[in-house]
Amino acid sequence: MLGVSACMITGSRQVAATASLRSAFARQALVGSPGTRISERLVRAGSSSRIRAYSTQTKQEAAKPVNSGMLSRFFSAGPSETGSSFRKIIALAKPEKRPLLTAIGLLLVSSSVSMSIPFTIGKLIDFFSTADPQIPLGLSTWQASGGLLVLFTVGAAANAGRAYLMKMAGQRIVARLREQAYRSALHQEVEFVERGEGDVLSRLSVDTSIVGESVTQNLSDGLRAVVMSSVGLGAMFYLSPTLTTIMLCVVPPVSFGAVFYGRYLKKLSNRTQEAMGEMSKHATESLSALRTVQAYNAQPQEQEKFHERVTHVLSLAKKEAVASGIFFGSTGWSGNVTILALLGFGGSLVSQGQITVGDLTSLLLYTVYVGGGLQMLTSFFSSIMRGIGAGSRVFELLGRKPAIPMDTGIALAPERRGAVRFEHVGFEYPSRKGVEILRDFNLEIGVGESVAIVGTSGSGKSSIQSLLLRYYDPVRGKVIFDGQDIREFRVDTWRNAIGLVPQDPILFTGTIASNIAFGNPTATREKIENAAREANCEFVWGMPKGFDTEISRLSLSGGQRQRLAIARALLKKPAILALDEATSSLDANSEHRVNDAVDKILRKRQTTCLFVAHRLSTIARAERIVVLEDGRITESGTYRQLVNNLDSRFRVLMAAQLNATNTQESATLSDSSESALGETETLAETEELQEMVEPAPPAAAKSPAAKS
Ligand SMILES: Nc1ncnc2c1ncn2[C@@H]1O[C@H](COP(=O)(O)OP(=O)(O)OP(=O)(O)O)[C@@H](O)[C@H]1O
Repeated sequence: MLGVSACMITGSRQVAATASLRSAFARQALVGSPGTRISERLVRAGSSSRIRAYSTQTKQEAAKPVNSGMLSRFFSAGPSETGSSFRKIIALAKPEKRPLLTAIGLLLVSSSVSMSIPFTIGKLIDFFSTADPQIPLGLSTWQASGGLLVLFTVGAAANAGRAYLMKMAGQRIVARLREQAYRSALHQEVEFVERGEGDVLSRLSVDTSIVGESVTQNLSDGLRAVVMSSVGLGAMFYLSPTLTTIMLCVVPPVSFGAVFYGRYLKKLSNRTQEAMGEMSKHATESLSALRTVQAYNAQPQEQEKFHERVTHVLSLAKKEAVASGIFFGSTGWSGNVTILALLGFGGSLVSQGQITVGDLTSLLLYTVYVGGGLQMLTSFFSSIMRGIGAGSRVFELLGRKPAIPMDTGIALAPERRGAVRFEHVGFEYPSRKGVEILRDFNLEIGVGESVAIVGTSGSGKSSIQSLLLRYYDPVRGKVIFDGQDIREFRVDTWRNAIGLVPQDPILFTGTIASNIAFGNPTATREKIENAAREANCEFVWGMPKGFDTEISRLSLSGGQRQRLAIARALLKKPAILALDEATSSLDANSEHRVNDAVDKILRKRQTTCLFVAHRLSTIARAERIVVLEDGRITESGTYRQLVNNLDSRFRVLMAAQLNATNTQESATLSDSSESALGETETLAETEELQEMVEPAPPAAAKSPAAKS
């Protein structure tokens, strides 16, 4: 019983300690500064765009919490898949055949040495308890001791070699597995990773470690256990078949217990991993939105939610601790009782002269070895089960076919140009089936033409860009490029044709140059600088380290980030430029520099441009404006045409924006000391908007496009 409670206490304490550490970590992180490295790293881990997108009110309803049902929909693993997980785990060890076989050889050597110890001790006892001791082979005591020392040293060296080879093979397997899992995650459709992200991360880190451990460390322990138990049993039969048979009576019940325990553990392990996934997903979400959490003093709330998840993990771990406590306690107890029985019965055999004291001692020692071996076998079995549980989660990710496969279709030539056409497109998000975002959406953009999509927030503007980039495929209709459905192209070659400037450009750890050359690692410095020049990134030249400045050392404004993103897009020499304008207002100078960069693209390049536009100054730059309402285009025309049509929806939209701008501007102008240029430009834009809203004769209207 002592064993049971000790094990349970140790297990629960460890679990509780881990849980409280986790909570403390989360608490610490939530009260820390929003600029801490943790949040940065988490944001860079790719979570930011989704989380930020959903933090706006209109998208809140879309961000339904990911529950296990949703995850199991993604991972539709059947029992047969889980069953084959064991074979896959073994297959993982195949490339490590050589080191593993060597390790097994070394294991046999070290085990043979250690298994000879009980026998030697027995013989020594008999030797010293005889009146005229004779060492076999006529060796002196020193020679015999020296021989044994050499033997033990060889055994120890073999053990060291085995431990090293097994550990390294395990680490290489984990490394391979992680790379494969990461590769698979990178190639999945964005929806899958974005909505199940925490879970993917835990599969990548925790599950892969468990699998690696189970194929090597445990495999090694398991093999050692097999050698210990079988050699020990053989030696015992040799010494006394009767006593050995008594000892064997406890094996069947212990083995049954081990099987049940292993199965229970496997189930539990799956549930624990799911719970850990939920936990890390929650932490990722709140830590990457730390600014919002702190602004609303929502730390206690977030802490409470995290506490619930940690408690769930804790309760599952407690179940595991109870099961292992009962199991290991009872096996320990039965082992001790067996030794007691052997001692009693064996003692009577010694007194009858049927076996020597030395043989009984060897037998008892072998019993301890065999008992230890069997216990090791049990933990080997349970960790293999845990490995299978974790393995099935990793293999599900590895084997998952992305909804938008990367490697099928024809390669699109980089120099190919053509019109882009959305033809009767209907679209709904996979997570919100039945909610139509686009319905019978039709739009054609000619080669080199620029089109700005305007519409209220949540009308589906960004979704159009998502379809263009094939983050999703339409539910109905098609998107056509140069007369061909874009689904016919290999996704990577198609995406190569598009330069994306997202709403909130993400910059990755590295230098400014590496960020501009993102996805284009072989680009020369000259090309990078040219792209930066075209995108008006003059601020880079002003930095002491220029293009070699580390992004982490900078605090870039929204406009500077967007210009870097434009440079990144231009470096690709794209056929299509998809620019999703920042919704947050840029200062007037930044806005001017961004628009100037856009102008250059429009003037110089034969690039088709699709803007998701919010600011009038950008909208007016486009050759054509389309108004998106109720999932389809309700108006289309040049800026002039739409402005001059007094009943146009465009005017209504812009008037609404004017109201918003006026409120914002009055706050900005009274609060801050803008630059002279900033004030002039902002006021000019406001005047222009006012002009539009107040009906004005066409001749009086002045075009900002003409201005630039
Ligand atoms: N990944 C997603 N899953 C489910 N629904 C989504 C997803 N992304 C966007 N939506 C929903 O689709 C609708 C259209 O969103 P979209 O981002 O395309 O609008 P938008 O016009 O670009 O908005 P904004 O101007 O605010 O950026 C919204 O109701 C939004 O909540």
